[in-house]
Amino acid sequence: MSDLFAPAAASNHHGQSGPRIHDACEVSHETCLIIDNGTGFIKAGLSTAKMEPTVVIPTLVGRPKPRFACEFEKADERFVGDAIDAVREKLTFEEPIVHGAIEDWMEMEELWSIVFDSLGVMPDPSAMPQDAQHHGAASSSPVLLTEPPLTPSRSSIRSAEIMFEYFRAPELRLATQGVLALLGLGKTTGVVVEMGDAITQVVPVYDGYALRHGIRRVDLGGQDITMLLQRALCDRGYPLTTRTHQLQVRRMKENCCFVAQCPESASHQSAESLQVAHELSFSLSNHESVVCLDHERYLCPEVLFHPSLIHRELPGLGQLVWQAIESAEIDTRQSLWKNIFLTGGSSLFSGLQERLQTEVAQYAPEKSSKRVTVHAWEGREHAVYQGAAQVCAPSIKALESDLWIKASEYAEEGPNIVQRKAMMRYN
Ligand SMILES: Nc1ncnc2c1ncn2[C@@H]1O[C@H](COP(=O)(O)OP(=O)(O)OP(=O)(O)O)[C@@H](O)[C@H]1O
Repeated sequence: MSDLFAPAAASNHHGQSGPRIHDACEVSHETCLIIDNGTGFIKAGLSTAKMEPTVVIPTLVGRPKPRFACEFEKADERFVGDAIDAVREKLTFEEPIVHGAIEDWMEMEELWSIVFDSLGVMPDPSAMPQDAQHHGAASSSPVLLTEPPLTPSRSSIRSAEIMFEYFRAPELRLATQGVLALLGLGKTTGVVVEMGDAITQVVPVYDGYALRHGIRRVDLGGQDITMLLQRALCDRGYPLTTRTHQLQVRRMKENCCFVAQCPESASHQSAESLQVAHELSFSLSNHESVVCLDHERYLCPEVLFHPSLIHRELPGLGQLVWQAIESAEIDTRQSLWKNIFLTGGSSLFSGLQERLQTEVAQYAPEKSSKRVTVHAWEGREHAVYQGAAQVCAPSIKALESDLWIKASEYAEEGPNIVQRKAMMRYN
């Protein structure tokens, strides 16, 4: 996934180095700010702009390593987005989201501040409290935040607290990523297989409602494949040990790895035949080495189907989908078998669609196995964002106004309202 920031870094009023305001767009009261919080990347934008996020930043905050602090203007300077690239080796990093769960709220607030600033979501002077200078950028736009399914309510409450009390959002909607992804594809019934950087979510949805008891969420995603590839290449003698190398290995994975239809027969192919067939190599940053990939190209993504390869006791992808469908009411299953949708960045591996279809068909009862259809539509990596943009459309927003929390309701009821609205999200 490309980082969409303009290369120039600017220092904003929070003292972070980051992107300049990007795609400046007039913010009207019809406009909602969408923030899709991913473990690897935050995808954000304004609902009235494109159907794709206009801001994509790694969910990372960099700070100077103590031994390099004197080289920076401020020892506590923070770096996000593309601003990281030039000084990556001199920084230490915090990852505020771990396996889909926000763990460092201060850093998360920093990243959200950057998103607000980057999208030019500016204070509405009439809504500004007297002591506004003690708060972050006040938002005159409703905010939609995405969450993975099965997010603990204490986390949703904390997000709401920050959005209302720090960013002064006039309205907030917390929405489940898997359900949004299906809406983003223009469907209301199906099984979403949302494959991200650190988690894989399988969410069965019927008539727009997530079937809560069928949801599966496992801590396995693109970063596991990147790490496995990095380790495999190190074992072959390539010194790919730093964070910069990790980034390069991630790109190698995105460009070279694929899902084999039959890993057993692929393993009988010679390394040379794989290399020759695909002839893929990447220069390292020092421009001295070339990395040639061969069997790693399909062996690393194989962990999606066999997590035991990295010593994880988790069901494989085919089994997860089967479990999710089998837990649905019997008369809804037929619609689900034929409507399995791949979404998320890690669903982009070539061969994944066909292999998943074969695996799920093997698990399905005989009479359903022929119906099993896995769809992998163009633009699926942004399906969650696209679904979020749809629910922010004024007509849908008005129709689903019950699911939005107004600032006045939050002020009156406090955190209880967050829990109450969360119950309404799954029928
Ligand atoms: N072409 C590609 N082929 C394979 N993987 C890819 C490709 N493009 C991006 N990815 C991977 O997708 C992942 C990021 O996807 P995404 O933005 O959906 O995850 P996230 O929302 O940050 O994470 P999560 O949903 O796990 O919290 C990264 O691991 C990235 O390497």
